[in-house]
Amino acid sequence: MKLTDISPAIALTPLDGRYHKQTAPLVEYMSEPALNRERMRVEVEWMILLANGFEGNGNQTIVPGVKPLTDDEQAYLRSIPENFGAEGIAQHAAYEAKTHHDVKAVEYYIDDQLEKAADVLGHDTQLTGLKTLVHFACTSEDINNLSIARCVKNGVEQVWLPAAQAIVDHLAQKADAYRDKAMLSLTHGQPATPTTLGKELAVYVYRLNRQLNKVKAQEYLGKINGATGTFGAHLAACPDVDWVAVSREFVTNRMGLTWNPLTTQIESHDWQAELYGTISHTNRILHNLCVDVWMYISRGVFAQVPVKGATGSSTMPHKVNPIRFENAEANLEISCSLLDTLSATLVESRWQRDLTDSTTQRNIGSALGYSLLALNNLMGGLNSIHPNDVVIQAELDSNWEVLGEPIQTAMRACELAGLPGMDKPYEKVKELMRGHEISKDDVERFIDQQAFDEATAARLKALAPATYTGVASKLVDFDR
Ligand SMILES: O=C(O)C[C@H](Nc1ncnc2c1ncn2[C@@H]1O[C@H](COP(=O)(O)O)[C@@H](O)[C@H]1O)C(=O)O
Repeated sequence: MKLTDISPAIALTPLDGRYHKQTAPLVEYMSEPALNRERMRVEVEWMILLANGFEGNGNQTIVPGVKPLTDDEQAYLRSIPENFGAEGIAQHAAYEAKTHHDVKAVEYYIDDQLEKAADVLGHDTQLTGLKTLVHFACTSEDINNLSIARCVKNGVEQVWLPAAQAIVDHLAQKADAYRDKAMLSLTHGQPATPTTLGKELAVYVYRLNRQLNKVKAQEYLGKINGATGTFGAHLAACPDVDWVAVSREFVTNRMGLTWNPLTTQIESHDWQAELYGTISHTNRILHNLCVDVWMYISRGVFAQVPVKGATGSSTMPHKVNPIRFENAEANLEISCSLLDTLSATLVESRWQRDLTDSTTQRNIGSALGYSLLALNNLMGGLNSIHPNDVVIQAELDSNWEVLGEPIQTAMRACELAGLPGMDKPYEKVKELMRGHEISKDDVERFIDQQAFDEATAARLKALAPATYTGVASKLVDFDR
């Protein structure tokens, strides 16, 4: 049997196949039908504005000859995108097969619905004769840029951001819970000044929050100004209208976007580069987290809760593999590469327009989808780990040499305060600590051999790797 003969169609990409359940929430905003539905919303809102005006023009009809639309007529127009389902998708596709122009196909689809308006609203409705108002003075990009901005805004705000925020909230909870849990640090992979597990997670919370705040404050720009951004056709048709004001009203108040007054045919997509840059940066921070946690698991600092009935390795029965983190790592990389390509390429267009952005923008959903998939897996992974106190304590107990730093620093302070016999602190401690295995007794003996005052000696002797964590636990409070 040929796989291509199977219905419903088998997906080529994992986002719509194996991982469909996890990425499905984005379909509502980022799929092709979602874009066409949004295009219809833009087209009908434009008709309503042109027919009924707005506060700024005294609610006067903008295009002479068109009567204000009744509430029922407006509701009918708004029902067109809301009723766009499987049948509508097929109808639109049939028009596109003829026109080879996706936005023109949307226009014809709306025309069809206007023809049916009399069945619902009676023969008095002017909608059946309003086909020429559909897409009035618009170029396709007027409709596309507004639709895409609204799709992306919704996809980010309704789906991606909540998933990313859930990770940050989860990490913040863990940071709080483990704020006092001392842990050996490794710099360059070598034992170093201890920290706390909570503080290390709080570093991620802080980093991620900075990026998410940027995403939350992101501007989504839109334009509606005609074929080359001059309102040429608008003025030729209706010379007495303040089209700049109409355009600003539409983008700002009807579309809920930031008005871009100055464009070529296309909205310049700079906001998209900014947004994808921030999401890509967020992905990279999450990637860093995945790798860190993976290595903590490998070291034994985090233990994983085995899933009942699940297989770790097909051949080594003892294993619980950190596969959620590995999956997240890989999908973050794919998401970054797509986002980086989008950011880099969308900001360029030849003269007043080329169409390279069109097919490129069809991949925004995939770029966010891979990130969403990663967030999902990361959450699964984070939910399945807990600190392994035995390993954490054993690491601290077997690395007393990390106390070399506080002892030599205290010696410097004593020397600066005028205490005799405190010279060459770094060298003396290095002599004792470097390359040797150091025990608690070695450290105590060394402290006794120095001319510390009583209070300093007692303070240093009270230190252990597990208590040499500075104010790490308090620093966790800075993560929010
Ligand atoms: O308002 C216009 O259409 C003006 C026209 N520019 C265009 N602006 C927006 N869309 C256009 C344009 N041209 C084509 N198309 C249609 O875009 C679709 C491209 O398909 P794909 O490459 O799959 O993304 C595909 O459906 C194309 O038919 C111009 O001449 O400046």
